[in-house]
Amino acid sequence: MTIPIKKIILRRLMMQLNDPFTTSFGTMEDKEFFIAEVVDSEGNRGFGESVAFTIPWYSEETVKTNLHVIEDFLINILKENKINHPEEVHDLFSSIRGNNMAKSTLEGAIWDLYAKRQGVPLSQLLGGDKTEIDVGISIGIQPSVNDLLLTIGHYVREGYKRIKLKIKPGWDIDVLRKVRESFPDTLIMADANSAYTLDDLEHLKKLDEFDLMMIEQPLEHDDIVDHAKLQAEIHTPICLDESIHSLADARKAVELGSCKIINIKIGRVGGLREAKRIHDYCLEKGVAVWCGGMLEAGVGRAHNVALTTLPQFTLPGDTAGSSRYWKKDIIKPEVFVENGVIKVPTKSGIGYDIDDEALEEFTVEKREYVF
Ligand SMILES: O=C(O)CCC(=O)c1ccccc1C(=O)O
Ligand SMILES: [Mg+2]
Repeated sequence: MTIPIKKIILRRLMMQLNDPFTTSFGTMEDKEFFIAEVVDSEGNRGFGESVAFTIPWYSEETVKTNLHVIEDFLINILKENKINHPEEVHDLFSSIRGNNMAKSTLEGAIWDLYAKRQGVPLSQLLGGDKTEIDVGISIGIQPSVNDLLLTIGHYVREGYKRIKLKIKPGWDIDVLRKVRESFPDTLIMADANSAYTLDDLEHLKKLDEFDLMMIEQPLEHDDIVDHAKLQAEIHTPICLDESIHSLADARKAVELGSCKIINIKIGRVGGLREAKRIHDYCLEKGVAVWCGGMLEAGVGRAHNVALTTLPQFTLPGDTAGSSRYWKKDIIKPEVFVENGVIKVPTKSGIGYDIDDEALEEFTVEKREYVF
């Protein structure tokens, strides 16, 4: 049966992060992003969140390019086509190149809407069966090593299952050495967000000293070839993030030996259908995956929780609790982490209710598209 879409509401939100988040690129203090709401003829509401940032440092997309692509192309495609199942949306959008985060925003809302219409949790609709998921936390670059050690200690005591540290040239080997001395048994990994090149090979070999679970995206954001050369020279497993936009990218990286682990982000790969296809491929090939994060608010976080219930998500992801990012989230209840574990919600769709008051409070712009 066709999903009877009546209206799409696109809200631009602005939310302040509790703590600034610093990567090899720079510092984020607040977050501007879109929430899409797809409403059907019976008044069911499906929600999707865009993970694009204001500045194109992580990928080419931005909040502004999202609006252009959603409003000028993707909404028209939805208006002109009948959709029976959310799995069809990815192919419908394939006439538009790239812009995966924009596509994922609408696709995610349609998945949520469809799951609600069926009365099933999104996790179940995707084929996941975990009732709890293990999560880690990603810690930004800190003002000093002492601050970092205190921050790690705090989250280790809260029970997060693994600690991810952001690194960059000048904040790497010496920092990791001190972290290892203080936390000899903690599961630790590092994320460079493309801060190095193969010219740093001898330097990167020193990472092997620290028994890291993995090094995430050490080289260029669009590279898979140099990563294969690097992986051949280091023992620490490489995990690719920025470089993987599709199942085809994942296959090429695995075949080339560019990585041993893949970070799957729903927005980066253009939605849940492609995320699931990458997952299924990695399951078949025995490549471990985990769910990455983009400092999401509650809607995006809920989608991440649902995806992580699939079986090959064997490593703790970056889906920390809402309170790590926000004073108040836009969902009720917020995503709650206890001893590094999130209980997967059992209600239909994304499984969390929208806090309409909070959604309204953080909305700075609202547009409606009537079908
Ligand atoms: O806590 C999170 O949501 C993940 C934090 C994180 O590492 C990150 C945050 C923003 C952009 C890119 C990344 C990344 O995984 O590279
Ligand atoms: Mg990363």
